[in-house]
Amino acid sequence: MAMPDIANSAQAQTEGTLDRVGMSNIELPLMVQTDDCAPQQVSASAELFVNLGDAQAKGIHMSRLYLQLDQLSTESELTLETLTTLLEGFIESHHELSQQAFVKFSFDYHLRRKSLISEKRGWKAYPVVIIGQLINGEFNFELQVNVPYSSTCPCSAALARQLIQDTFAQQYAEQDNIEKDEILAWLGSTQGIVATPHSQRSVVEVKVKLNADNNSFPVIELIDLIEDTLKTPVQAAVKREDEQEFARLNGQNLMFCEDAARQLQYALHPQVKFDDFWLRVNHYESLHAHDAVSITTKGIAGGYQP
Ligand SMILES: Nc1nc2c(ncn2[C@@H]2O[C@H](COP(=O)(O)OP(=O)(O)OP(=O)(O)O)[C@@H](O)[C@H]2O)c(=O)[nH]1
Repeated sequence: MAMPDIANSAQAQTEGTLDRVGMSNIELPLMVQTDDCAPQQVSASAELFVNLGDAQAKGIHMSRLYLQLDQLSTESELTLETLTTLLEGFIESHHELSQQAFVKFSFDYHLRRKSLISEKRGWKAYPVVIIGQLINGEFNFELQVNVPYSSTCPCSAALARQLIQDTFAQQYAEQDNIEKDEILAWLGSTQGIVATPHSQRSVVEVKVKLNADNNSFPVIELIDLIEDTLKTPVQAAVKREDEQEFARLNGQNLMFCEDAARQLQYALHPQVKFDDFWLRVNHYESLHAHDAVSITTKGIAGGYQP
């Protein structure tokens, strides 16, 4: 006996078109190929949608979307090319119902990162989101990465320096001529750093719109650009020489959340591969129980700009 096929045969009780219909929270292993690197296996979460453009149709065909994703996961790898094919497949398999397709993959991308000085290496996991859309024949690809780093407060550094100066002045109030060796020893004592500026783990969330100049997802390229700009990315494998270099880099790159956002804005603007960008800098303050946040975009009309 033929099975009932509600999606095909039934009519909608209440008619109307819908912007997005599909599935969310699909957990799956995926080989992802980015930059010019070998594919890497990730544990991804996917969202798949098409629009329902037929006001009378009961529903879309969920299984057709799911099975095309499953084929990508088991027989292929995620690249710009296969994502393009997937989006085309969603429209083809819903040709009488849909003109728009949307796919979102979220996963952690693991990278081996080199220590600052010691040449050791360790893993870092970067949250990545890849979004593909096909809207009335036009493709749109977006890449998001979250990059953690350390930020040291410039105001706190200046206040700490003043306390160090005050302590030095009090210590040597009675002495006009101080020996260089004595100053050097004082600088190396706990009094020489009587106050320390606060610093905090911080995370920048960056979204970029990819244009046709990209022939792969520039995940590592974008992460490197962000880390090279901020100069204080969090470290994986750390020996003492690495920790000392990290302390130096923090001291030489003091930043408010505004400084971090402006530096990244400056670095992202000339990147011709990105038609638009949006970024949100989060400084998870150690001075406050709340966060310091700054947000900016490339400023494209009709783009990410609020
Ligand atoms: N459209 C829709 N389907 C749902 C929903 N929840 C579960 N499903 C199920 O998704 C299953 C797959 O739907 P289809 O893709 O139409 O399956 P099918 O008719 O076997 O596949 P085709 O022959 O390719 O149309 C059905 O059993 C639906 O009941 C929902 O909210 N909307």
